[in-house]
Amino acid sequence: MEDATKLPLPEAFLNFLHSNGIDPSIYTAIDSTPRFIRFKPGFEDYIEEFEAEMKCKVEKLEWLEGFYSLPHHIQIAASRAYQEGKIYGIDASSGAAVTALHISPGDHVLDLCAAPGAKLCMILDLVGDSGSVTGVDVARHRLAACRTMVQKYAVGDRCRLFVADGTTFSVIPYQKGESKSEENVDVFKEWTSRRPWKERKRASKCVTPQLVSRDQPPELIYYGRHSGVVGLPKGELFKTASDIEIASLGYDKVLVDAECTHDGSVKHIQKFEHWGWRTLDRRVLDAERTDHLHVLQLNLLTNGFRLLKVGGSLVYSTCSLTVAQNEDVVEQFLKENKTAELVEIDAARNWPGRGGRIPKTWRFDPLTSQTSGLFVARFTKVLI
Ligand SMILES: C[S@@+](CC[C@H](N)C(=O)[O-])C[C@H]1O[C@@H](n2cnc3c(N)ncnc32)[C@H](O)[C@@H]1O
Repeated sequence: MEDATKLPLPEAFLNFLHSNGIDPSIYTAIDSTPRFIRFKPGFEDYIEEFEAEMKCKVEKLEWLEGFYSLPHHIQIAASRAYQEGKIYGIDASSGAAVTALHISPGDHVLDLCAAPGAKLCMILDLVGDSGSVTGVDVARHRLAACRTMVQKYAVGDRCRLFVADGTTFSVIPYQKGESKSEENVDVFKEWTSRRPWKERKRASKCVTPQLVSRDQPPELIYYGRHSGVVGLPKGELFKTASDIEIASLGYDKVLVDAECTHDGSVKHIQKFEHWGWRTLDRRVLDAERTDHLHVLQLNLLTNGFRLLKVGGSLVYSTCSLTVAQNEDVVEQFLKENKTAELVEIDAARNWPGRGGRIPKTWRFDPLTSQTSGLFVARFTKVLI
């Protein structure tokens, strides 16, 4: 381990790393960790143009389809391909977590912690011209940014976005053929970017970012033309189902990319140099928050799993490197959910990184994988 005192990190954070057995030297690896981009399918011909414009060489990742690495100092926002929505910046570890879902065209996918939305955009690309994607986030302002992203990349045709608490969210995927509406029934019309009066009024009053509470009903803030919402009677959107019905009517794939301390995201931690290390104390290290986080992570995973159909796949990921937010959550979840089975991530055979403390789980980190830090576990639901 590198001498921690040589690193520009505050003592409280070093103590946090130490008590969680995390090597502080990952935070000095930032200069050698590349940046990653994903070309939207069909736009890979623009690579040469991108290289010429940014005066850099991009390298295709052999272990992750559609992904390229480039030197860390390149600011992709300045490129035409980015401005025209042909590429997005997404870490390769995040792309791997999405790949672990094994999405097939036609799947109904739930992304329970969706904002700001890089993984959601990739999921939308993968479902193709059938199926649907439902994105949920508790933070209205963050999900609004996600809506902007979905529109920028023109991938939202099959997407629904709900501001809701993921620990209680219960809306099932739309079922084909259910939207037969009777005359005089109020149905959803095509989505328009003109925000409803109620939303504008709320936004004008809102000074601090808004989070919804567990008991608030979900609020639909975006839906695409083929998301199953257009033409649906308004009362039917929030239809829920019993656990028995969910076995067949639930989602095919669920991603729970849970809220965490973000300590594995070196770029995120480095931002505190500008924001002030005291903010890091409040946002990351506060012990009470960390305790609360474990409960939140377990509840998100449990509810995401409840909404999964039998035989479906759920991926749990966090960008924390602590065992408490990853393996401990997985162990507790498996103890409490007899229909949950941890399964091997086949693609991980080719991934850089290493297995987690529990067999079949995977860990990315800047030192061993040359990516941002991410923990990934995959489950399926079985009949017992
Ligand atoms: C790690 S970020 C997700 C990143 C996202 N998947 C992506 O790829 O861009 C975690 C998200 O969880 C959201 N979140 C926190 N508590 C939540 C809850 N109870 N229900 C739903 N979302 C929640 C946060 O607002 C945050 O946007």
